Amino acid sequence: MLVVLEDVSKSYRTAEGPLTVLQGIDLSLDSGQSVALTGESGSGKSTLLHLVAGLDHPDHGRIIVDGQEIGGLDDKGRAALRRSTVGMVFQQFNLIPSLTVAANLAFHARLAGRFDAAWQQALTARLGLEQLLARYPEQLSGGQQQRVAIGRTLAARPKLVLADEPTGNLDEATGDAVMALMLSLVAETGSSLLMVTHSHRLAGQLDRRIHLRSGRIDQSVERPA
Ligand SMILES: Nc1ncnc2c1ncn2[C@@H]1O[C@H](COP(=O)(O)OP(=O)(O)OP(=O)(O)O)[C@@H](O)[C@H]1O
Repeated sequence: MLVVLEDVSKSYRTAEGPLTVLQGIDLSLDSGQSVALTGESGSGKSTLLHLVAGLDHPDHGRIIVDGQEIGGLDDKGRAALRRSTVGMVFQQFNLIPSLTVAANLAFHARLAGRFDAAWQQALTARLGLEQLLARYPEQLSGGQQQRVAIGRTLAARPKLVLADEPTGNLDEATGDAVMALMLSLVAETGSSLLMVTHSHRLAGQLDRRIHLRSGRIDQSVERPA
């Protein structure tokens, strides 16, 4: 198993008192498997993704990513695990404004020590970015920026891709095209994918769909073979 969550709970301190967001979550993700995380607004989807990324700590339970228990790692260890194993794609594209498209695409792969010119070139072509390599992020449309963000993540060949509403900022036609590309590239890379989405249609394209309700897994459905 690439990712295992055992009895994970998380609450936040708020002005109105503690708010329990996740309760007793058990979840596992195989290598190469894709899982959609659905649930209404506030059901804890982004919180769960942040915990798996090691960007926040659970109050209770264990999270194991690629054989390493995140709770046993210090900040440096979690950053190293993210760099080596995890790629993230968010609704806000989070590109580096001062770098060209080409440099943005190479950024994570270089950080991870896995820059591969041939793979980057293949990704650039598949994502239709060849004519845009010398531009800066502000000179791109939203769909183009998201394609760069996806390319940047996959250039590093992460074992695990975490995606939070990756096409939520795009119109439906652009979002669908970008998502189709992302799913086929994730499959080619052999990465596992854990993706938050509000779209049942997108969720249906992944291997499994997990629905959160009131901080618990309410439904877990495998896609029919
Ligand atoms: N840092 C925080 N401090 C306090 N409360 C928080 C914090 N982060 C999130 N929450 C609360 O936790 C709950 C779950 O938030 P989360 O972002 O995980 O939900 P979500 O399912 O991703 O929602 P959405 O679909 O709207 O993005 C919400 O009620 C939110 O207000």
